Amino acid sequence: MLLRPHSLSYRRFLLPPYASPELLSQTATPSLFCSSATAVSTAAATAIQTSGSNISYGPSLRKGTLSSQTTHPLNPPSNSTSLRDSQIHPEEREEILFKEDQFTRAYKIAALRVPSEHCYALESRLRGHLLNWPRIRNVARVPGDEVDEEVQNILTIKNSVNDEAEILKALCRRIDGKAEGDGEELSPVLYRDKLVKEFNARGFVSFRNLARISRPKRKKKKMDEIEQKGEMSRKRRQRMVVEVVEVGGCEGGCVEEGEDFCGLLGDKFRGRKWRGSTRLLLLDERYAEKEVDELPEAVKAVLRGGTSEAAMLTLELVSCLLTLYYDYWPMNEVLEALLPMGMIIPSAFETVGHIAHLNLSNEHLPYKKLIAKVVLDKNKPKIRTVVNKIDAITGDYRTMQLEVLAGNHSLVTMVVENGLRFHVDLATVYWNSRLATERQRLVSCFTQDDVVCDVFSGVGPIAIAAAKKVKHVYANDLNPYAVDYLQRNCVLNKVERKIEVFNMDGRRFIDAMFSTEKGRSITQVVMNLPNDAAEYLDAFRGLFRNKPNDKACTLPAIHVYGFSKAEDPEFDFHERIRIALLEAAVAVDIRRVRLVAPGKWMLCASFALPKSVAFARSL
Ligand SMILES: C[S@@+](CC[C@H](N)C(=O)[O-])C[C@H]1O[C@@H](n2cnc3c(N)ncnc32)[C@H](O)[C@@H]1O
Repeated sequence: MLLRPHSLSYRRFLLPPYASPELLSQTATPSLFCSSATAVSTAAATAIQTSGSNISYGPSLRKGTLSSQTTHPLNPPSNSTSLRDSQIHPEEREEILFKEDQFTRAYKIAALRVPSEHCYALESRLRGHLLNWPRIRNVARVPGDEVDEEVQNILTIKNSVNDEAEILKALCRRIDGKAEGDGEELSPVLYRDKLVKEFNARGFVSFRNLARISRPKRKKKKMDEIEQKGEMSRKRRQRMVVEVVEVGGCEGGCVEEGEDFCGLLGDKFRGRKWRGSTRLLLLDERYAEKEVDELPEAVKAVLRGGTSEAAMLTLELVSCLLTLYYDYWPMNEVLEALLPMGMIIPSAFETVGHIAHLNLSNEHLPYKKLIAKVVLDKNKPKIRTVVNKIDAITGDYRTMQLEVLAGNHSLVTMVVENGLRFHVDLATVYWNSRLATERQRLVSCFTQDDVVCDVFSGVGPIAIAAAKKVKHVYANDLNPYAVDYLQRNCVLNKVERKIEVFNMDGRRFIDAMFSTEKGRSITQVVMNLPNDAAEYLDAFRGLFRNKPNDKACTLPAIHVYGFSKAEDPEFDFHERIRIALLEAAVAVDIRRVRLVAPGKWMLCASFALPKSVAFARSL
């Protein structure tokens, strides 16, 4: 797990809802976290300005404004109940995390409204003057910025007073359901039919009456509930929204009485001019709330020099509100805002299928659920469960003690490794995705004539990968659950005919394999149980003593894994191998696989089983 300290000073006041009483008593500032039960929204100010004078460039949780519904992490509402004061049951406190609304920020920015057909050309022309915030496109769309071509034709005939009357007439005919040209009124059914044919989905929505005709009637209350829920989930899912707040110096745009058709046709018909389809080019944050003459020459030049009549009509400077929601902020920024100052931010985790596997340190444990929720939220839908390792890998089966912190509680998942699929249950079997490259390297040494014996096979990542390449595989594991998954995985990867599966102790398995004729054919032995595999090597001593020691007899290559904390790990591991084999002269090729902990190496030793060991008379 990659860890890095964070530096935002405002976090000194933040505490998680379930912080220990000692921790709570050390702070004089109420927690930013409010339970759904205890949170009291501020009825007071509609917005809390939080921007500082020397705030860095780019989006930040320390900048922007909050809506009245939102509680800022820095400024919890004065009337909200502090968790320290409240009588919350410890179990309930565990469930209290944080409100996603706390991460909603609104920023005032300026934008150029430009004709949609010119927006990409203008975007590259204004490259150095655009917003350029991460994960935000410089070209934004707002509701009603698209116009049906046919409607546009009616509306952009000319811009004179007489033509305006024509435009109005044409529009009225359309809205009242009269056919073009003949002036005959259509029946409601024909009228609806006509509109459906003529308007695409976007245009269709603009005609509210038609939308009402099309929508089946529902009970109002139920509809409201659904709409509310829909709105909530939409808000939760959306990362950002751009709204135009001011056009030409007036909020919502200057529209003279009698000329506002937006009630009928939506925002696209506003004011005296018909704009046609438009897009917003979001300008650099420094240009927010600036007048046209305060803008740099490049932007002014664009505003002055529209490329066509339509462009001249459309180009304008508008004030916008850019709202960023919880979903916008990356995992590390959310955690930085939530965890106490100075705490290292857990910024990476291991994944096994749909499971994110954290390895939290002691200082993170009071915040484990909070961290897990953020990890889950920020990595959906790939990650559906977040677990934390609560103990070192122990026991014969090398399984991990895991605690589910967030998401669904299933630890059964499917992993894809080097193009192969493996079903794994992390609660009952061993799996380590970090060994994928090593397994691939090992299997790449095998040839199609090889017969492989995997003594500690687990759910089969080596055995199954080998089976795709070699002549035959014998795979064994002591753990009956692992053997069960191994068999399933053989079928899943269509190698069940090439693998024979065994469920016994490794030493017995080696003995059973080599005491029969099968042993003659085995060319490769894999022993991946780094904690003790070297000590199992004694099983090879004297294994061939009852067989003829002729030249035709080929002895297998052995690949054994081990850990070493020694200063010279290769020498240390070689020593262990020699002791187990009771043989001093063993030519071993040792390579370091990976550093599993500070100063602790995982190694792989490969060597041909010495004849002196295989045919030894003394055990
Ligand atoms: C480190 S895991 C390796 C599994 C597999 N090779 C892999 O890469 O995922 C070691 C495996 O050896 C099994 N094991 C432990 N002791 C054993 C024994 N005495 N005999 C056979 N298998 C054993 C465990 O159940 C575990 O699945």
